[in-house]
Amino acid sequence: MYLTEALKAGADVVVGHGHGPVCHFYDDAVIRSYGYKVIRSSGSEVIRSSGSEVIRSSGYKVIRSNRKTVKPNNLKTLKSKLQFITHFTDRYSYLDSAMMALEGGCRWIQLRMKDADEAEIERTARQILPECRRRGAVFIIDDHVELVKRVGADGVHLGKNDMPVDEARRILGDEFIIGGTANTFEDIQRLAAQGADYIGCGPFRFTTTKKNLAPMLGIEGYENIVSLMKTHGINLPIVAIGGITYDDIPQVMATGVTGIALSGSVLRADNPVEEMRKIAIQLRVKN
Ligand SMILES: Cc1ncc(COP(=O)(O)OP(=O)(O)O)c(N)n1
Ligand SMILES: Cc1nc(C(=O)O)sc1CCOP(=O)(O)O
Ligand SMILES: [Mg+2]
Repeated sequence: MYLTEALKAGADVVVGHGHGPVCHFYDDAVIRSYGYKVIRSSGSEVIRSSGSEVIRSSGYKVIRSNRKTVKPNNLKTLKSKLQFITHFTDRYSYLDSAMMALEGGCRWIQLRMKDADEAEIERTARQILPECRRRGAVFIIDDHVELVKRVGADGVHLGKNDMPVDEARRILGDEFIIGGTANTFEDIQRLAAQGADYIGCGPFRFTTTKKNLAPMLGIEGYENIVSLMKTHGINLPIVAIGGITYDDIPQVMATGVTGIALSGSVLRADNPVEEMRKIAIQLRVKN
């Protein structure tokens, strides 16, 4: 945060040539995540956007871009391939489930507590949030937009019966992740137009974790959706969800989706931490 503030404050100061001071500490991707674009003056990578304004000149040029501001954590999320969704079972509490997922190397946790009241969700969120922060994991909450803001989580996941994504965006602004649920390509078009940051697309197969499931997509469903997205130039991260197990991952990922979200297959394993570790390794999740 400090360096980003320094970058903004010093935007008009010409620092001459040589190494960009900020880039000693942050990589370009992080600087971009704050709404700037980086042009290396001597390197091969040149990134420009129309309407961009050059605001700093050095070994690097950092230019203000037109894109929305995204927190570094969020940027990481949007590249992330693995989301764990909390679930209460006979053996584990919601908190336990999140802790085991973190222990197993997952770095994107969604707190989903369908039958709990908001006070209970808030209490649990406030327990999980510092554990996520400590491990550099992203923390989002299912359904509860205002709660996300109140506890300072990283974002929210919204389905068809929840607050519309564009309304949530007005409340949360650009700094929070907003994910939306899709079952069809038309859902994805709508969510893209409303400004979703990523799509949870499912169900892959039947699952008891969610009631009132939409029709199952299977491998073919994802192939069709990914293909239509390419044809229509929609470039949003797609997280496959619904009954996904370790063994499914290679073929699900081969459809071109960005990542997977899961819950039950980890919690049903004899050793959920080891199951998550196996999955994180398979997806090459970085810690
Ligand atoms: C990653 C992800 N994808 C889909 C969902 C489902 O959201 P929704 O349709 O709102 O259903 P509930 O989870 O609220 O029962 C999700 N939570 N996460
Ligand atoms: C929360 C959720 N949403 C789904 C959808 O299809 O929108 S499927 C699902 C459950 C995901 O958990 P599991 O890995 O145990 O099936
Ligand atoms: Mg919901």
